[in-house]
Amino acid sequence: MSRLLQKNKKSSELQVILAAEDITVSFGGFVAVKGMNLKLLNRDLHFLIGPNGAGKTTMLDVICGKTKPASGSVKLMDGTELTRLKEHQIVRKGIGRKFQAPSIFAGLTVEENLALAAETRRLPFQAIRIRRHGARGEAMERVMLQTGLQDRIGERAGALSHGEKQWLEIGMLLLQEPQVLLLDEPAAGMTDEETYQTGRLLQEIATERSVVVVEHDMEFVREFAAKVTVMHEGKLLKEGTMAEVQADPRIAEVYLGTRGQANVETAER
Ligand SMILES: Nc1ncnc2c1ncn2[C@@H]1O[C@H](COP(=O)(O)OP(=O)(O)OP(=O)(O)O)[C@@H](O)[C@H]1O
Repeated sequence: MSRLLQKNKKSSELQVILAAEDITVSFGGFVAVKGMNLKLLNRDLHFLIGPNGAGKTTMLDVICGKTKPASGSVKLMDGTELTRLKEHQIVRKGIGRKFQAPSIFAGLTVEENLALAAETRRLPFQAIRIRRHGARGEAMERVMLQTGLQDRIGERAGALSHGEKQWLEIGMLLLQEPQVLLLDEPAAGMTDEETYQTGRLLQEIATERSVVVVEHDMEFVREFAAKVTVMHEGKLLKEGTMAEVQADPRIAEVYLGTRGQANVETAER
């Protein structure tokens, strides 16, 4: 590859695809987020950490339109202001959100769940073709492999393990082809093996999309984060690599008295 091509590839990898600026969120009189800025790059695995109540989930809620900020803007690079749109319009703009509890159809098979998710992005005649002929399409095949669910396609989703249910939901989101994928503690309650597989899955997804993860498990963050943003009391405290974040004495300080403290200290050893 020529040096120019390499340079171009690098700059496209670092492209900002969403910018949240000066976000303030108030619940009644309580200000949960105060002038927060967050830039998301494409092809990035970005973790949002901070003690309980720091405002992390609220920031994801603002980006996906679940919560409207009192002030501030969330812009896509095409200029679209997301704070003016409704949640379903934001989904169509390529923002996918996964909550902690998986929202899958327990009575349907893995394949049927994925087919339903795929239908929301397809033209009606393609959806009918899937139902009539069971034609899966490349995207579905790819998601089955990515999530490791290829041998479980005939299984009822309700019979899957906790980890597999989470992967299925991630797979369903992928079929909506989001530019940005927002996840809230995706590995919570998983075994060590499932946690590791989830990290690998997120890394793979982040080779094509922007992935933002709210996370408390510092071991998980340390192993998989490309970039970390630390929030504290509704504000940005620090942003950088995990090594840069860990080297900042303020981070251990804000975690005092939370389970994060022990984890940060462990990570520093
Ligand atoms: N709908 C709401 N009404 C009132 N207060 C809220 C609401 N949602 C969040 N809060 C408050 O806003 C603050 C930030 O909450 P948020 O859930 O964003 O924090 P967090 O950093 O995600 O915390 P955690 O790690 O515990 O999930 C908290 O004090 C929370 O109690």
